[in-house]
Amino acid sequence: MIEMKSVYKTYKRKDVTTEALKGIDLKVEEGDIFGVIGYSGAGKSTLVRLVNYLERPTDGEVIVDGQVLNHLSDSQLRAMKKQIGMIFQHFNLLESKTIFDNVAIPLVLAKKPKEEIKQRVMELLDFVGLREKAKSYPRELSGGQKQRVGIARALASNPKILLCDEATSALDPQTTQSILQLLKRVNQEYNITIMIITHEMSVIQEVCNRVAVMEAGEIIEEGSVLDVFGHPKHPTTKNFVKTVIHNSIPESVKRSLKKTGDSKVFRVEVKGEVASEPIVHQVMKAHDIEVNILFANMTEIQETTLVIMYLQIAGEASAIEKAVQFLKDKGAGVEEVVK
Ligand SMILES: Nc1ncnc2c1ncn2[C@@H]1O[C@H](COP(=O)(O)OP(=O)(O)OP(=O)(O)O)[C@@H](O)[C@H]1O
Repeated sequence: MIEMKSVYKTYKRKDVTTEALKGIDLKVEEGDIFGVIGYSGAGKSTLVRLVNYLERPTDGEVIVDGQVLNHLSDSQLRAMKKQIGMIFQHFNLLESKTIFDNVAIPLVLAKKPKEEIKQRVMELLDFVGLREKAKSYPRELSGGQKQRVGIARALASNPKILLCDEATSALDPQTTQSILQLLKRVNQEYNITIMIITHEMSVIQEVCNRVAVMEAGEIIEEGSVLDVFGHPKHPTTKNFVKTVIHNSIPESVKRSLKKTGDSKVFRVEVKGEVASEPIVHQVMKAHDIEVNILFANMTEIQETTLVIMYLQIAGEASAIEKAVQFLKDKGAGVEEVVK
Protein backbone atom coordinates (compact mmCIF):
# COMPACT_ATOMS: atom_id res chain seq x y z
CA MET A 1 0.00 0.00 0.00
CA ILE A 2 2.87 2.33 0.93
CA GLU A 3 6.40 1.52 -0.06
CA MET A 4 9.65 3.45 0.25
CA LYS A 5 12.72 2.32 -1.60
CA SER A 6 16.04 3.78 -0.53
CA VAL A 7 14.51 7.16 0.25
CA TYR A 8 16.74 10.12 1.14
CA LYS A 9 15.64 13.60 2.15
CA THR A 10 18.15 16.38 2.61
CA TYR A 11 17.21 19.90 3.64
CA LYS A 12 19.53 22.72 2.62
CA ARG A 13 19.24 26.08 4.35
CA LYS A 14 22.06 28.50 3.43
CA ASP A 15 25.16 26.75 4.78
CA VAL A 16 23.26 24.20 6.84
CA THR A 17 22.53 20.77 5.39
CA THR A 18 20.32 18.35 7.33
CA GLU A 19 20.00 14.76 6.25
CA ALA A 20 16.52 14.11 7.61
CA LEU A 21 16.14 10.67 5.98
CA LYS A 22 19.07 8.44 5.08
CA GLY A 23 18.03 5.47 2.93
CA ILE A 24 14.59 4.46 4.18
CA ASP A 25 13.18 1.12 3.04
CA LEU A 26 9.66 0.55 4.24
CA LYS A 27 6.59 -1.49 3.32
CA VAL A 28 3.13 -0.88 4.74
CA GLU A 29 0.62 -3.52 3.64
CA GLU A 30 -3.07 -2.88 2.96
CA GLY A 31 -5.04 -3.11 6.22
CA ASP A 32 -2.03 -2.45 8.44
CA ILE A 33 -2.03 -0.08 11.36
CA PHE A 34 1.63 0.73 11.00
CA GLY A 35 3.40 2.67 13.75
CA VAL A 36 6.52 4.77 13.30
CA ILE A 37 8.19 5.62 16.59
CA GLY A 38 11.26 7.71 17.34
CA TYR A 39 12.56 10.51 19.51
CA SER A 40 12.27 14.15 18.46
CA GLY A 41 14.26 14.88 15.30
CA ALA A 42 14.42 11.23 14.18
CA GLY A 43 12.73 12.11 10.88
CA LYS A 44 9.19 10.84 11.51
CA SER A 45 7.34 13.91 10.28
CA THR A 46 9.55 14.12 7.20
CA LEU A 47 8.73 10.49 6.44
CA VAL A 48 5.00 11.04 6.71
CA ARG A 49 5.19 14.25 4.65
CA LEU A 50 6.79 12.26 1.85
CA VAL A 51 3.90 9.80 1.80
CA ASN A 52 1.36 12.52 0.98
CA TYR A 53 3.93 14.40 -1.06
CA LEU A 54 4.02 17.55 1.00
CA GLU A 55 7.77 16.99 0.48
CA ARG A 56 9.59 15.37 -2.42
CA PRO A 57 12.39 12.89 -1.77
CA THR A 58 15.95 13.97 -2.60
CA ASP A 59 16.52 10.43 -3.82
CA GLY A 60 14.67 7.11 -3.89
CA GLU A 61 11.09 6.10 -4.64
CA VAL A 62 7.85 6.63 -2.74
CA ILE A 63 5.16 4.24 -4.00
CA VAL A 64 1.57 4.63 -2.81
CA ASP A 65 -1.14 2.20 -3.93
CA GLY A 66 1.11 0.96 -6.74
CA GLN A 67 1.88 4.44 -8.11
CA VAL A 68 5.41 5.83 -7.98
CA LEU A 69 4.71 9.34 -6.69
CA ASN A 70 7.92 10.74 -8.25
CA HIS A 71 6.54 9.90 -11.71
CA LEU A 72 3.09 11.45 -11.41
CA SER A 73 2.01 14.70 -13.08
CA ASP A 74 0.62 17.45 -10.84
CA SER A 75 -2.99 16.54 -11.67
CA GLN A 76 -2.37 12.83 -11.06
CA LEU A 77 -0.73 13.76 -7.76
CA ARG A 78 -3.76 15.84 -6.73
CA ALA A 79 -6.02 12.86 -7.45
CA MET A 80 -3.70 10.60 -5.49
CA LYS A 81 -3.70 12.96 -2.49
CA LYS A 82 -7.49 12.51 -2.20
CA GLN A 83 -6.79 8.88 -1.32
CA ILE A 84 -4.81 10.01 1.71
CA GLY A 85 -6.39 11.59 4.79
CA MET A 86 -4.35 13.14 7.57
CA ILE A 87 -4.89 14.09 11.20
CA PHE A 88 -2.60 16.27 13.29
CA GLN A 89 -1.49 16.84 16.89
CA HIS A 90 -3.20 20.26 17.08
CA PHE A 91 -6.23 19.18 15.05
CA ASN A 92 -5.92 22.02 12.46
CA LEU A 93 -9.63 22.90 12.52
CA LEU A 94 -10.93 26.21 11.17
CA GLU A 95 -12.05 28.12 14.27
CA SER A 96 -14.50 30.36 12.39
CA LYS A 97 -16.39 27.42 10.90
CA THR A 98 -18.91 25.08 12.55
CA ILE A 99 -18.10 21.42 13.10
CA PHE A 100 -20.37 20.55 10.17
CA ASP A 101 -18.53 22.99 7.89
CA ASN A 102 -15.09 21.76 9.03
CA VAL A 103 -15.96 18.18 8.11
CA ALA A 104 -17.52 19.35 4.84
CA ILE A 105 -14.36 21.16 3.62
CA PRO A 106 -12.94 18.34 1.43
CA LEU A 107 -16.39 17.71 -0.08
CA VAL A 108 -16.98 21.42 -0.82
CA LEU A 109 -13.54 21.62 -2.45
CA ALA A 110 -14.45 18.56 -4.52
CA LYS A 111 -17.63 20.44 -5.58
CA LYS A 112 -19.97 17.70 -4.38
CA PRO A 113 -23.76 18.42 -4.46
CA LYS A 114 -25.19 19.98 -1.28
CA GLU A 115 -27.47 17.05 -0.43
CA GLU A 116 -24.61 14.57 -0.80
CA ILE A 117 -22.40 16.73 1.43
CA LYS A 118 -25.09 16.91 4.10
CA GLN A 119 -25.66 13.18 4.08
CA ARG A 120 -21.96 12.30 4.17
CA VAL A 121 -21.05 14.81 6.89
CA MET A 122 -23.89 13.65 9.17
CA GLU A 123 -22.94 10.02 8.56
CA LEU A 124 -19.34 10.81 9.57
CA LEU A 125 -20.39 12.83 12.62
CA ASP A 126 -22.51 9.83 13.64
CA PHE A 127 -19.51 7.56 13.20
CA VAL A 128 -17.31 9.70 15.47
CA GLY A 129 -20.16 10.25 17.97
CA LEU A 130 -20.60 14.00 17.44
CA ARG A 131 -23.89 14.38 15.56
CA GLU A 132 -25.28 16.73 18.20
CA LYS A 133 -22.23 19.03 17.84
CA ALA A 134 -22.80 19.77 14.13
CA LYS A 135 -23.67 23.42 14.80
CA SER A 136 -21.01 24.02 17.47
CA TYR A 137 -17.66 25.71 16.90
CA PRO A 138 -14.24 24.14 17.61
CA ARG A 139 -13.70 26.36 20.70
CA GLU A 140 -16.76 24.72 22.31
CA LEU A 141 -15.22 21.24 22.04
CA SER A 142 -12.73 19.30 24.17
CA GLY A 143 -9.40 18.15 22.69
CA GLY A 144 -10.69 14.62 22.19
CA GLN A 145 -13.83 15.89 20.47
CA LYS A 146 -11.72 18.12 18.21
CA GLN A 147 -9.63 15.14 17.17
CA ARG A 148 -12.85 13.24 16.39
CA VAL A 149 -13.79 16.11 14.07
CA GLY A 150 -10.31 15.88 12.54
CA ILE A 151 -10.89 12.17 11.90
CA ALA A 152 -14.34 12.78 10.39
CA ARG A 153 -12.87 15.46 8.09
CA ALA A 154 -10.01 13.17 7.06
CA LEU A 155 -12.52 10.44 6.14
CA ALA A 156 -14.81 12.74 4.14
CA SER A 157 -13.18 12.10 0.78
CA ASN A 158 -13.15 8.31 1.27
CA PRO A 159 -9.39 7.87 1.58
CA LYS A 160 -7.63 4.51 1.40
CA ILE A 161 -4.92 5.68 3.78
CA LEU A 162 -5.04 7.70 6.99
CA LEU A 163 -1.84 9.34 8.25
CA CYS A 164 -1.77 10.32 11.93
CA ASP A 165 1.04 12.66 12.98
CA GLU A 166 1.24 12.65 16.81
CA ALA A 167 -2.57 12.63 16.78
CA THR A 168 -2.89 11.80 20.49
CA SER A 169 0.13 13.66 21.86
CA ALA A 170 -1.95 16.62 23.09
CA LEU A 171 -4.52 14.41 24.81
CA ASP A 172 -4.79 12.90 28.29
CA PRO A 173 -4.40 9.10 28.62
CA GLN A 174 -8.13 8.35 28.81
CA THR A 175 -8.96 10.50 25.78
CA THR A 176 -5.99 8.97 23.96
CA GLN A 177 -7.53 5.54 24.56
CA SER A 178 -10.86 6.55 23.08
CA ILE A 179 -9.22 8.10 20.00
CA LEU A 180 -7.11 4.98 19.48
CA GLN A 181 -10.25 2.81 19.73
CA LEU A 182 -11.86 5.06 17.11
CA LEU A 183 -8.82 4.62 14.83
CA LYS A 184 -9.20 0.85 15.18
CA ARG A 185 -12.81 1.17 14.01
CA VAL A 186 -11.68 3.35 11.09
CA ASN A 187 -9.26 0.58 10.11
CA GLN A 188 -11.80 -2.23 10.48
CA GLU A 189 -15.09 -0.70 9.38
CA TYR A 190 -13.79 1.46 6.51
CA ASN A 191 -10.87 -0.85 5.63
CA ILE A 192 -8.43 2.07 5.75
CA THR A 193 -4.70 1.49 6.07
CA ILE A 194 -3.34 3.65 8.90
CA MET A 195 0.14 5.02 9.51
CA ILE A 196 0.70 6.40 13.00
CA ILE A 197 3.63 8.64 13.90
CA THR A 198 4.28 8.80 17.62
CA HIS A 199 6.89 9.04 20.35
CA GLU A 200 4.73 6.98 22.74
CA MET A 201 5.21 3.21 22.82
CA SER A 202 1.83 2.79 24.55
CA VAL A 203 0.15 4.08 21.37
CA ILE A 204 1.95 1.43 19.32
CA GLN A 205 1.07 -1.24 21.87
CA GLU A 206 -2.60 -0.28 21.86
CA VAL A 207 -3.39 -0.27 18.12
CA CYS A 208 -0.54 -1.10 15.76
CA ASN A 209 0.19 -4.48 14.19
CA ARG A 210 3.59 -3.43 12.80
CA VAL A 211 6.16 -0.91 13.96
CA ALA A 212 9.28 0.79 12.61
CA VAL A 213 11.68 2.46 15.03
CA MET A 214 13.50 5.52 13.68
CA GLU A 215 16.69 7.20 14.81
CA ALA A 216 18.74 9.90 13.09
CA GLY A 217 16.99 9.49 9.73
CA GLU A 218 17.17 5.71 9.62
CA ILE A 219 14.90 2.79 10.48
CA ILE A 220 16.86 0.91 13.11
CA GLU A 221 14.33 -1.85 13.74
CA GLU A 222 11.12 -3.02 12.12
CA GLY A 223 8.71 -5.89 12.57
CA SER A 224 5.43 -7.11 14.02
CA VAL A 225 4.57 -5.34 17.27
CA LEU A 226 4.57 -8.65 19.10
CA ASP A 227 8.10 -9.53 17.92
CA VAL A 228 9.57 -6.08 18.53
CA PHE A 229 8.01 -5.83 22.01
CA GLY A 230 9.00 -9.38 22.88
CA HIS A 231 12.52 -9.13 21.58
CA PRO A 232 13.78 -5.60 21.01
CA LYS A 233 17.32 -5.63 19.57
CA HIS A 234 18.54 -2.05 19.25
CA PRO A 235 19.22 -0.12 22.50
CA THR A 236 16.81 2.65 21.46
CA THR A 237 14.05 0.11 20.83
CA LYS A 238 14.80 -1.43 24.21
CA ASN A 239 14.38 2.00 25.80
CA PHE A 240 11.01 2.47 24.14
CA VAL A 241 9.82 -1.02 25.10
CA LYS A 242 10.91 -0.38 28.70
CA THR A 243 8.33 2.41 28.93
CA VAL A 244 5.50 -0.12 28.59
CA ILE A 245 6.93 -3.50 29.58
CA HIS A 246 9.06 -3.86 32.66
CA ASN A 247 11.51 -6.22 31.18
CA SER A 248 14.52 -6.69 33.39
CA ILE A 249 15.58 -8.33 36.62
CA PRO A 250 15.21 -5.95 39.56
CA GLU A 251 18.60 -4.72 40.90
CA SER A 252 18.07 -6.31 44.32
CA VAL A 253 17.54 -9.71 42.68
CA LYS A 254 20.64 -9.18 40.50
CA ARG A 255 22.76 -8.54 43.59
CA SER A 256 21.61 -11.72 45.31
CA LEU A 257 22.30 -13.70 42.11
CA LYS A 258 26.03 -13.05 42.31
CA LYS A 259 26.11 -15.02 45.56
CA THR A 260 24.48 -18.14 44.11
CA GLY A 261 26.55 -21.07 42.83
CA ASP A 262 26.40 -22.87 39.50
CA SER A 263 22.79 -22.28 38.55
CA LYS A 264 22.08 -20.45 35.31
CA VAL A 265 19.69 -17.60 34.60
CA PHE A 266 17.57 -17.49 31.43
CA ARG A 267 15.29 -14.91 29.88
CA VAL A 268 12.26 -16.84 28.69
CA GLU A 269 9.72 -15.27 26.37
CA VAL A 270 6.40 -16.99 25.67
CA LYS A 271 3.62 -15.77 23.39
CA GLY A 272 0.07 -16.73 22.50
CA GLU A 273 -1.47 -20.07 23.48
CA VAL A 274 1.71 -21.37 25.13
CA ALA A 275 1.52 -18.45 27.59
CA SER A 276 -1.53 -20.06 29.20
CA GLU A 277 0.25 -23.41 29.72
CA PRO A 278 1.97 -24.14 33.04
CA ILE A 279 5.37 -24.50 31.34
CA VAL A 280 7.43 -23.81 34.45
CA HIS A 281 5.70 -26.68 36.21
CA GLN A 282 6.06 -28.89 33.11
CA VAL A 283 9.80 -28.26 32.71
CA MET A 284 10.44 -29.01 36.39
CA LYS A 285 8.40 -32.22 36.20
CA ALA A 286 10.15 -33.45 33.06
CA HIS A 287 13.71 -32.74 34.19
CA ASP A 288 15.75 -33.07 37.33
CA ILE A 289 16.09 -29.33 37.94
CA GLU A 290 14.93 -26.62 40.31
CA VAL A 291 13.39 -23.46 38.92
CA ASN A 292 13.22 -20.16 40.70
CA ILE A 293 11.15 -17.40 39.03
CA LEU A 294 13.19 -14.22 39.54
CA PHE A 295 10.89 -11.96 37.58
CA ALA A 296 7.75 -12.30 35.46
CA ASN A 297 5.66 -9.92 33.42
CA MET A 298 2.52 -10.50 31.40
CA THR A 299 1.34 -8.02 28.75
CA GLU A 300 -1.41 -8.11 26.16
CA ILE A 301 -0.39 -6.95 22.68
CA GLN A 302 -2.66 -7.25 19.66
CA GLU A 303 -4.97 -9.49 21.71
CA THR A 304 -2.07 -11.90 22.25
CA THR A 305 -0.51 -12.59 25.62
CA LEU A 306 3.22 -11.99 25.91
CA VAL A 307 4.98 -13.37 28.98
CA ILE A 308 8.58 -12.48 29.84
CA MET A 309 10.21 -14.35 32.71
CA TYR A 310 13.66 -14.57 34.20
CA LEU A 311 14.21 -18.10 35.46
CA GLN A 312 17.07 -19.29 37.60
CA ILE A 313 17.59 -22.99 36.84
CA ALA A 314 19.71 -25.19 39.10
CA GLY A 315 20.81 -28.76 38.42
CA GLU A 316 23.35 -30.84 36.47
CA ALA A 317 24.61 -29.05 33.33
CA SER A 318 23.10 -31.72 31.06
CA ALA A 319 19.72 -31.49 32.83
CA ILE A 320 19.72 -27.69 32.44
CA GLU A 321 20.55 -28.09 28.74
CA LYS A 322 17.65 -30.52 28.25
CA ALA A 323 15.29 -28.24 30.17
CA VAL A 324 16.24 -25.32 27.91
CA GLN A 325 15.58 -27.48 24.84
CA PHE A 326 12.21 -28.50 26.33
CA LEU A 327 11.23 -24.83 26.66
CA LYS A 328 12.41 -24.07 23.12
CA ASP A 329 10.43 -27.04 21.75
CA LYS A 330 7.38 -25.56 23.47
CA GLY A 331 7.89 -22.43 21.36
CA ALA A 332 9.53 -20.27 24.02
CA GLY A 333 12.37 -17.89 23.21
CA VAL A 334 15.19 -18.74 25.65
CA GLU A 335 18.40 -16.78 26.15
CA GLU A 336 20.97 -17.24 28.87
CA VAL A 337 21.63 -14.16 30.96
CA VAL A 338 25.30 -13.78 31.72
CA LYS A 339 25.70 -12.98 35.41
N1 LIG B 1 11.67 22.13 6.47
C1 LIG B 1 12.83 21.80 7.05
N2 LIG B 1 13.96 22.49 6.80
C2 LIG B 1 15.13 22.15 7.36
N3 LIG B 1 15.29 21.13 8.22
C3 LIG B 1 14.21 20.41 8.51
C4 LIG B 1 12.92 20.70 7.96
N4 LIG B 1 12.02 19.81 8.46
C5 LIG B 1 12.73 19.00 9.28
N5 LIG B 1 14.03 19.33 9.32
C6 LIG B 1 15.11 18.67 10.10
O1 LIG B 1 15.08 17.28 9.77
C7 LIG B 1 15.29 16.47 10.92
C8 LIG B 1 14.10 15.54 11.13
O2 LIG B 1 12.97 16.31 11.48
P1 LIG B 1 11.50 15.70 11.64
O3 LIG B 1 10.57 16.84 11.95
O4 LIG B 1 11.16 14.86 10.47
O5 LIG B 1 11.71 14.79 12.92
P2 LIG B 1 10.60 14.17 13.91
O6 LIG B 1 11.08 12.82 14.24
O7 LIG B 1 9.26 14.29 13.31
O8 LIG B 1 10.72 15.08 15.17
P3 LIG B 1 9.54 15.77 16.05
O9 LIG B 1 8.89 14.63 16.77
O10 LIG B 1 10.27 16.69 16.95
O11 LIG B 1 8.64 16.45 15.08
C9 LIG B 1 15.50 17.44 12.09
O12 LIG B 1 16.89 17.61 12.27
C10 LIG B 1 14.87 18.73 11.59
O13 LIG B 1 15.53 19.86 12.16
